[in-house]
Amino acid sequence: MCHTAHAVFPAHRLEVEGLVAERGERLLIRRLDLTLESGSLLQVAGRNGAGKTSLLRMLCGLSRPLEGRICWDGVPLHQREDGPTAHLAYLGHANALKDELSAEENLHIHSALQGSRPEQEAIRAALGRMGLVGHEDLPVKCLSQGQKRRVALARLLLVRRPLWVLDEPFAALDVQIIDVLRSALEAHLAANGMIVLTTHQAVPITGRQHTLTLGKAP
Ligand SMILES: Nc1ncnc2c1ncn2[C@@H]1O[C@H](COP(=O)(O)OP(=O)(O)OP(=O)(O)O)[C@@H](O)[C@H]1O
Repeated sequence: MCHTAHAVFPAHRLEVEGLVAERGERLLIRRLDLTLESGSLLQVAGRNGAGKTSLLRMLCGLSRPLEGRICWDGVPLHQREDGPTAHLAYLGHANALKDELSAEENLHIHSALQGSRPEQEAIRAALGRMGLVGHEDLPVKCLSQGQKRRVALARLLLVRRPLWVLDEPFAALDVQIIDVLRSALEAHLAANGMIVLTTHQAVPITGRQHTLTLGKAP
């Protein structure tokens, strides 16, 4: 991890109040209320099509609920002075990498877009942590699916944000990197960070955890 053990986030709060969501005229979420505190992980579970990705996109301010609101530290996302996403790092289904650029160049650009300017050494360390030593300079299009996912995950280690929102972060990873990711998640929780993630497999992570299952019969 690039974060030092003593660099702890201040207390924050993520709140969802009376959220109703529909996609393509189908009611996906009837009414959702939840609060997540610092140092906690929320696992969003549910069958395919239950609305997990849709909820994550709303938590990131990328789409809006039909009704209800999502607040960070008591302020609705779209009313926040620093913008709806300044407090979070989002890893979607897609890796959002530029294929023609190298892993290192991708991380430079992504960090710059997030207002951070890590040293080359820090970028190489993050790629090394993800098992990509020797792959730093290759165009991303030459990497395997799992290696691309690792580059995307390395972004989490470089941009210091209290909330991580991760869609299927364990997909396409081999056992060794699942372990690395698991310890990165644990370190983030230990640093008083907050995590919301979807996963179809149970992942044993030490720390405060809650599960929300979408699409259950009413
Ligand atoms: N842009 C869209 N327009 C219409 N319907 C959509 C759109 N995006 C998603 N949906 C529908 O919304 C529902 C929920 O999709 P979502 O991707 O949130 O599910 P999910 O729980 O993440 O599924 P999975 O486990 O398969 O990733 C699905 O029925 C999907 O077809």
